[in-house]
This record gives sequence, C-alpha cells and structure tokens, in this order.
Amino acid sequence: MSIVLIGYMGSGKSTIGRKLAKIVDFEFIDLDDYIQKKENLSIPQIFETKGEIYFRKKEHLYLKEVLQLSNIILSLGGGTPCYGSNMDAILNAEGAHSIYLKSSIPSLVKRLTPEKAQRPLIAHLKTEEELTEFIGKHLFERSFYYSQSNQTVVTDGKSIAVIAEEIVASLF
Ligand SMILES: Nc1ncnc2c1ncn2[C@@H]1O[C@H](COP(=O)(O)OP(=O)(O)O)[C@@H](O)[C@H]1O
Ligand SMILES: O=C(O)C1=C[C@@H](OP(=O)(O)O)[C@@H](O)[C@H](O)C1
Ligand SMILES: [Mg+2]
Repeated sequence: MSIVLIGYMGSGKSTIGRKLAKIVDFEFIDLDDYIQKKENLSIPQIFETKGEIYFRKKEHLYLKEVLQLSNIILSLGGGTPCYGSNMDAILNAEGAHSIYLKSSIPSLVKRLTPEKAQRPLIAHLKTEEELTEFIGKHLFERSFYYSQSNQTVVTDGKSIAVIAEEIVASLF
C-alpha cells in the first residue's frame, strides 16, 4: 500500500509526508524533489528556463513512474492532480490511498508568505491581499480535483505531528 498526499501549495504535503514516512517506516518520495533530481534543475529553474508546460509534462511522466511503487509515502505538488489524466491515474493506481490535506485560505496565506520565492506560481504576488485573492480563486478551481481523494484531513489549527498521528490512526 502507498499513501498519496494531495492539496494546495502550503497545505503541508511535503512536511507531513516526510513525518508520516518516518512513523510508518515507508520510503518517502516528494514528487517535486523527484522531478528536480531527474531534471537536474530546481522547480523555479524549470519554470523559468523551460516553462510551465514542460514542467507539467515531466510531472505527469514522473507521477506515472512513482505510482508503480509500493510501500511509499508520496507527496505531490499542488497542481499535480489538476492536469490531464493525473487524478484518474492516482485514483486507479493499485494499492494507493489518496489523502487531501484541506487548509483554509488564511492558513495557506500565513504558511506561504515566507516561502513564496520557491513557488513560481505565486512568487510575483506582492501583498497579503494579492496572495489571498489569488489563492481564493485558484483553490476554488482546484478543489474539484482535490475533493476526489479517498480521504480528507483538515489541517487548520493542528501541528504537523498531530496531523501525521491522525492519519496513522485512521489507517492502521
Ligand atoms: N499544520 C501546519 N502547521 C504549521 N505549519 C505548517 C503546517 N503545515 C505546513 N506548515 C508549514 O508550511 C510550509 C509549507 O509546507 P509544505 O510541507 O512545504 O507544503 P506543501 O508541500 O503542501 O506545499 C512549511 O514551512 C511547513 O512547515
Ligand atoms: O501548485 C502548483 O501548481 C505547484 C506546487 C508546487 O508544489 P507544492 O504544492 O509542494 O508547493 C510545485 O509542484 C510547483 O511550484 C507547482
Ligand atoms: Mg511540497
């Protein structure tokens, strides 16, 4: 069995995935890290030099690759389930259990403000108001995909450790 973490940028996929993998002693794969290693470029460099469409093509290719693996905790990028046939591939992958880490707009704004620069889609947004407006619209569009996950876990007001333990308790 594998666990696939889904959710908007800043929902905690990478941080919670790493923690979860330690608890259950599964291999941890962060799809963004996987792409960066395979392409030998950082995510901002890929967007800057090759463009978003190239990134989405590689994201699809490597998603299919890692979905073949078992006993992994897989943290996706925020956009992964929202392009092409990716969400269907996740839902149909054998032994994969998908979890949507659901976070409110204010929580996302708070977590993403200090980390905007590493995320090309929001790096240009200057004020808290701009970030709030962008996330509100973007999350509305993407929720259609996220909400197809097998399970939803609300993250607001919970620490990383509490969320990881909640997931473990719900699964085993
Ligand atoms: N539940 C939480 N409580 C407090 N901080 C959090 C929580 N979830 C994530 N964070 C913080 O938000 C930032 C983004 O988390 P990250 O795991 O990179 O999100 P994602 O991979 O979903 O974009 C990190 O600094 C992380 O420590
Ligand atoms: O939401 C998105 O489209 C993206 C989210 C990022 O991952 P995180 O959700 O881990 O920040 C990364 O894949 C890329 O910057 C694009
Ligand atoms: Mg991440």
